[in-house]
Amino acid sequence: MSSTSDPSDPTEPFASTLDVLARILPPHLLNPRVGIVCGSGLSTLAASLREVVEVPYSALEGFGKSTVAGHKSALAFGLVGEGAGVPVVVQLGRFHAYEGHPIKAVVYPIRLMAKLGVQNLIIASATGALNPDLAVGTIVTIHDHLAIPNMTGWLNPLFGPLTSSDHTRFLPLSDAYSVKLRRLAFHAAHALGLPDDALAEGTYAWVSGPTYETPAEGRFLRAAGADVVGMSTVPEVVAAREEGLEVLVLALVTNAVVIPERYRSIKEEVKAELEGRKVETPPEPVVNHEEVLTVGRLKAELMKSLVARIIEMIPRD
Ligand SMILES: O=P(O)(O)O[C@@H]1C[C@H](O)[C@@H](CO)O1
Ligand code: HPA
Repeated sequence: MSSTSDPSDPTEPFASTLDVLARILPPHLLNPRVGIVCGSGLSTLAASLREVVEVPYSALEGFGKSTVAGHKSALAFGLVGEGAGVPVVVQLGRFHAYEGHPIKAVVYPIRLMAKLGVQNLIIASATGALNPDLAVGTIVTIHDHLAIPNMTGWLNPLFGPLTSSDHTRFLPLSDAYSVKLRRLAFHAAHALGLPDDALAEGTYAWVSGPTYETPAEGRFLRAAGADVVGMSTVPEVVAAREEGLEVLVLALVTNAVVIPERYRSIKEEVKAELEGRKVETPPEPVVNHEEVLTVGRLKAELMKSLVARIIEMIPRD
């Protein structure tokens, strides 16, 4: 339905969305404890759910349409684990500001999850590696972020009037990434017998996209301390923290950001050509979304097992 929802607007359709869900879902799925956001190529994270009910975004007011390949326009509700299981809600396709969604619509599903009772949020994202030690396929547990658009006064989902008396005007983010959930991620990796280098730690740089980084931008972000770069995640983290959720971000490295040590010199090449010398110019790698989706698919099973194991390890109150 609407992709222009604005939670600061008193007519914001949370009540209507919750009402639709209450009519569709069986009671034991209506109050999920864990929320999951699926990044590019990672919507198979919902494949381990039992008793799944999928609700298309078109049935939910306040939801836009995911327009990016590898994202599905639906929420999935279901259970993780044996026995009674843990009720969870999965956002099978996320919204990005670069698709034209207003930033408040990007985070609408997160706020809805909080209203449904979600306490822990696991965000899975596709990212490019800036840190040369991070191989493609590594899963990086994020411990900090650089919100480049926010630093220049743009795209902060908290701009505007406070939407609840529970919210604070100046939200601290030094503790944005839950130590409890990051610890569980490493315990889960150990329990699954993953090799040490399967799971790493690092800082996520958020850029608006949809252009991939130039070499100079990649170099800049790396020099600023970022390990991976992506076009999502941070607005969701910010809104989730405002809603009081514990947040874990699992950033899958789908490609290496191209940061050449030196630029190819066309001046030198032409000079050599004119002097009759032969020059070898190796092709320069260029990232594309297909590559991102392929790595997402290759690692989907691993991500799914890891997320399921983490959820099973979250203490129940
Ligand atoms: O949705 P995520 O953040 O996982 O997707 C990444 C960022 C862009 O949307 C896209 C670029 O390939 O993949
Ligand atoms: O290289 C990248 N840059 C930005 N976002 C991304 N998402 C996947 N790979 C990348």
